[in-house]
Amino acid sequence: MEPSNNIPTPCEWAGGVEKFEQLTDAFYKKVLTDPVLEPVFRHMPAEHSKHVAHFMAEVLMGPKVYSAEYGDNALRHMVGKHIGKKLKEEQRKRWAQLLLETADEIGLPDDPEFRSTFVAHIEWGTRVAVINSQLEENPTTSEEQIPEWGWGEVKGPYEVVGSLFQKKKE
Ligand code: HEM
Repeated sequence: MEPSNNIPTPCEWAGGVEKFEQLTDAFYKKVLTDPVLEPVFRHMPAEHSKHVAHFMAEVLMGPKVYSAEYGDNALRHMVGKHIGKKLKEEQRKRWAQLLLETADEIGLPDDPEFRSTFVAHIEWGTRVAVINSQLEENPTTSEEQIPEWGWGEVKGPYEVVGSLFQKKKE
């Protein structure tokens, strides 16, 4: 989606699709050395990390690269990858914690507004992944689109004016 009123999308603010590719590349390398997560991801294909980056960037209102790769079935395909995996809360928690640690290491923006938006998506997405992973059949239809995650209630990004945080001028 194009930015409106000069406010960048969360994806743009983060540094674009390439920044998410950098994030997931570093993240899945760590995953393979983690005792809780390695068994879950042992057989992931080489392209997995790029696909997750493209999905995240698209959710955060970036270019529709994941949709372009999978067409009308993009969301159904993504949900389908979690069906039947029987993920546990311990694995979800480690996944989220490791991702956020990696975000700091690769220098994903750490301003309160971006991180609030990003963490909100991660909290929501990881919990949905665990719920879907208990199912045996994919409930998603081809009509359902990948969700969009905007700036939300924090209405960011903000800039510091004097000692105050104020909404960026439009
Ligand atoms: C915000 C949270 C999450 C997002 C955005 C996400 C995204 C994705 C995407 C896009 C795929 C499909 C990749 C493709 O198209 O090839 C996928 C697959 C998968 N995800 Fe997730 N995921 C999330 C959470 C989790 C969690 C918490 C776990 C486990 C702890 C998990 C485990 C898996 C597994 C095992 C696959 C299949 C990998 C394979 O192809 O072998 N996901 N995920």
